[in-house]
Amino acid sequence: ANELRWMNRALDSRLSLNDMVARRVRGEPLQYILGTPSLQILLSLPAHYTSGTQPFGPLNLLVRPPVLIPRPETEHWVLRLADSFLPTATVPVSLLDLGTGSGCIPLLLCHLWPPGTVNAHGVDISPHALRLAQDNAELCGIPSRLGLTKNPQNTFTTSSANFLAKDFKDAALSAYPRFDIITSNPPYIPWKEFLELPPSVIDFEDPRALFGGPSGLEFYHAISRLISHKDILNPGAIVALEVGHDQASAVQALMHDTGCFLRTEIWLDPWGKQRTVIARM
Ligand SMILES: C[S@@+](CC[C@H](N)C(=O)[O-])C[C@H]1O[C@@H](n2cnc3c(N)ncnc32)[C@H](O)[C@@H]1O
Repeated sequence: ANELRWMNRALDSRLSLNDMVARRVRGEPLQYILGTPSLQILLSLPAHYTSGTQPFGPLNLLVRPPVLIPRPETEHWVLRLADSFLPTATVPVSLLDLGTGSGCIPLLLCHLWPPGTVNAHGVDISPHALRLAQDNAELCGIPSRLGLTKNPQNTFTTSSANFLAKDFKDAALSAYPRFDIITSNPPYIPWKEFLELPPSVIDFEDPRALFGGPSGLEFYHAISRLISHKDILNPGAIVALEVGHDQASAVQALMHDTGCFLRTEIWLDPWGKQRTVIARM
């Protein structure tokens, strides 16, 4: 009986291997294909990890369609942010990540900074993203729940990452407490660049994770409204925003015009492109 079961598995895997090659040829990202349930059974992985994975700093995060696969450009600036800002046990930080997707940004910061020094909230409009972010928090051993914690600091002895279903362009964000750090890799592709996207992106990743309106800047306008009208930053706060290859000056000007920051700077990605706008109070 065991041998029969093994042969069935081998046959299944051959069929699914053909299927997987066909999917890759159609452009599906490898990370999504490697999450195929039959392959996961073959590799004897726990059932609820029917996901591929993507390295992000020292973490290996789960990825599932249609949630955006974390990119190396994002990993690069989050590692730099982790190095340039160190919370301490006496000064823990509250962090808000807008458009959190897989949860990669808050989870990497919770992992890298000392235990108990971060209370993070990740916001996303996509239920698929929120479920994945919670699974990733569990995988990384970071306490997590859905919803906003009333007292964002000192709730846990370890850092925590909570995830919220919200439209961050919505005015209801005024219900938030104040934050020390706001991070975001928002949708920033302008509509006109639709045709330039490879099939692996446009056919498989959530369009809501990609497009930022006609100019690509819609979400940065929403973030600057949030910052200037809703009073959600603590004194000394930092805002870190990933931007498209030609958007850094426009986003820097938007942050400057909020009147909230003493200085702004632009960080380059590993390929020398202006990739992140940093604004400091
Ligand atoms: C470019 S992805 C970034 C995901 C993740 N932070 C990363 O770096 O891999 C943008 C995310 O914003 C979310 N999003 C889009 N519109 C939103 C909205 N109005 N409110 C909240 N989240 C939104 C998408 O679902 C997507 O997960």
